[in-house]
Amino acid sequence: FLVVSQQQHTEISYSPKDQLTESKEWTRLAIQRLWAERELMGTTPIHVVVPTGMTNVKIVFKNESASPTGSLKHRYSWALMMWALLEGHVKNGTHVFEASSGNTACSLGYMCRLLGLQFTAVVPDTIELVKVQRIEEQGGSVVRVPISDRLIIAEQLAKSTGGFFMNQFKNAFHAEEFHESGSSTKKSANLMDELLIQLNHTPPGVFIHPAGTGGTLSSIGRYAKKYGLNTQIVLADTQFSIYYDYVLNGTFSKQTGAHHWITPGMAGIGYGAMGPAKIAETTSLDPAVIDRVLKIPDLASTAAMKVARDIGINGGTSTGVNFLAALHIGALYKTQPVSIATILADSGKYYEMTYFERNWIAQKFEFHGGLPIYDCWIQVITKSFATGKDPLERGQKICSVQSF
Ligand SMILES: Cc1ncc(COP(=O)(O)O)c(C=O)c1O
Repeated sequence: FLVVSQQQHTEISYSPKDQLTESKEWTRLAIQRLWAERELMGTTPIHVVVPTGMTNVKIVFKNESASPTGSLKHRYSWALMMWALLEGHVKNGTHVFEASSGNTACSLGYMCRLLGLQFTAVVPDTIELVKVQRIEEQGGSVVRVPISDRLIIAEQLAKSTGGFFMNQFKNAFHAEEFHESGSSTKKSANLMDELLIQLNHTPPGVFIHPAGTGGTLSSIGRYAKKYGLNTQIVLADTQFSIYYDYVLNGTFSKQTGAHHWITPGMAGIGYGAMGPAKIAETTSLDPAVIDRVLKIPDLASTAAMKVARDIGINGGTSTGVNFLAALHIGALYKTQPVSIATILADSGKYYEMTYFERNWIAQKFEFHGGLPIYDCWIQVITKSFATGKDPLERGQKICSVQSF
């Protein structure tokens, strides 16, 4: 039986026996509580967009911003916590630590609170204030550090306090589900599994998403490969991230790409400042399940956030990348019908003061050419939506710093 109280950390109530039984009983009830949470999560909605100039193209956004903690990291944190309970890393009283750019911390803070566990997030010092507030609302503590130090400091803090470092970069690879639930009444937390049910089991022709840890895209790719779906898995990488080369050529798995990183990047996605990308160590992106890789300029993605919002898709950084990549892939299909699935990963409201704010864009993207280039991309993407022309091809020609 589960007792949910109004306290910030809800204790799990059980009858104490010997220490081992007591600990196992706590874990059993914690797992039960997570399954109750899975029920509550239900199914995030989908929004279908048919670009005016591409009537053969259906872009399906899975709206993860509608999840209880407002991002794709809700189901992801659920999976991480379930794994940590099953493996015995998290027990009654464990203080959980995580390195995050905000969304995972908020969702994991929620899961910790659900189980009555203490939670500390180690976040980049560039984090949006609103994301800090969301973590604190879940009862989590926040430690701000330079982005490249997140993993080391989270690990050190966990070690020195006897806590557990969840380490989404390393452990999403182990924790993310990629199975359907079969005849079980308990639903799989895999995003593709849920989406397929919504699409009446007709797999999309293409699935597009960027990678931060790579956990989400790998879970979708592994699912698609395992069940033989006819879905091309596309990684849409950010401009200065190493993932493109890592997937395509296996580079940067031994040497760092940190020197290629140019700020501000797209919050939460891409991989730059954290040294080499080693599978199941510093990243969970599995190149084996990716079919195609794209590079999307950061200022173009920022412009795409605005164009997407103007047509009713109010998403954050990765939604901008996804929208632009979807228009690019859509244009390649010319007149052939195609369904392109992607994710509205978090709400645009978290980026009001940053990626939607012209002064911020002018300042932070000065190196990239600032507002003239941003406005150029807005025009190109808007036109692409209306006419079906490839926005990447056109934008790369006319919206480069050299052309101004
Ligand atoms: C808004 C947003 N989109 C996409 C991602 C990337 O997801 P993943 O870490 O599963 O690769 C993140 C990661 O934090 C994110 O915050």
